[in-house]
Amino acid sequence: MTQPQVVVHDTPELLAAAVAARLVTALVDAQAARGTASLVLTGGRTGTAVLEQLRDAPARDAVDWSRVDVFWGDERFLPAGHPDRNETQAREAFLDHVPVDPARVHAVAASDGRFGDDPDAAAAAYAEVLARAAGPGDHGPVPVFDVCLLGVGEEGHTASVFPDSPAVHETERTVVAVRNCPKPPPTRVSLTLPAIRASAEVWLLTTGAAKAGPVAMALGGADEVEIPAAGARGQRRTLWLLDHAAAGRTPGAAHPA
Ligand SMILES: O=C1O[C@H](COP(=O)(O)O)[C@@H](O)[C@H](O)[C@H]1O
Repeated sequence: MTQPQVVVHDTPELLAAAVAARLVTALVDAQAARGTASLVLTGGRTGTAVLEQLRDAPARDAVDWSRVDVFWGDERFLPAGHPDRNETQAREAFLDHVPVDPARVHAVAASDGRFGDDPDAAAAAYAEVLARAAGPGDHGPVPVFDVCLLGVGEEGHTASVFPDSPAVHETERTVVAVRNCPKPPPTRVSLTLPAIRASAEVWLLTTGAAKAGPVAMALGGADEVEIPAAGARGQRRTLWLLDHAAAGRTPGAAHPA
């Protein structure tokens, strides 16, 4: 597991543009090496801002989007097309604007979908999607995602793994249903920390002073039960991509003058 590296940008806008550029390079490199690439998307304001920047970046067409497998780190368990679903937001911000292969866009089932209003069944089905996507070289029940994008909540959650919740104690399953979330909506489906840690690269994106506390705690060595974002690590790289405000309570976090 890798130690976190921190990159700080002056503003949320710069951060989103820089992450979009970084993403293009990472996906182009993966496709050059293997022919395909895999990307885990995050919900939340910063993740969506990155997708909007990516949509508007001319370099986005350097990626062959028809050969990118798209997954989600978490989903709000709501009806299909609900504006608060992470899938809806990602489609509007980005996926509807590039030639992705629909068969490679792996969304979590909606609460009015195939499994009805049963988040456990939706979670189990998503775990099967991940298992089917994993190749022999992945050595486990989830693909080695090239890049896993994650947000960070004000109380330190990442994906929908909340502090001291059943999800943060999960060691076996790769995807779980999450209930009674402190942040609405209360019911979600989330990758677990072991699934996230199968990623080659984990990029935690967050902005704003309200995130400065959990960022400082995670980077200061907090336990993942208290601050789940602290437990999100990549096999090859763990990057914390912050704006100046979110880095404000982390000793030694450099930022451009
Ligand atoms: O609810 C969620 O929130 C987090 C963080 O969102 P932000 O708006 O504070 O950046 C996000 O990581 C997660 O995917 C999402 O479901």
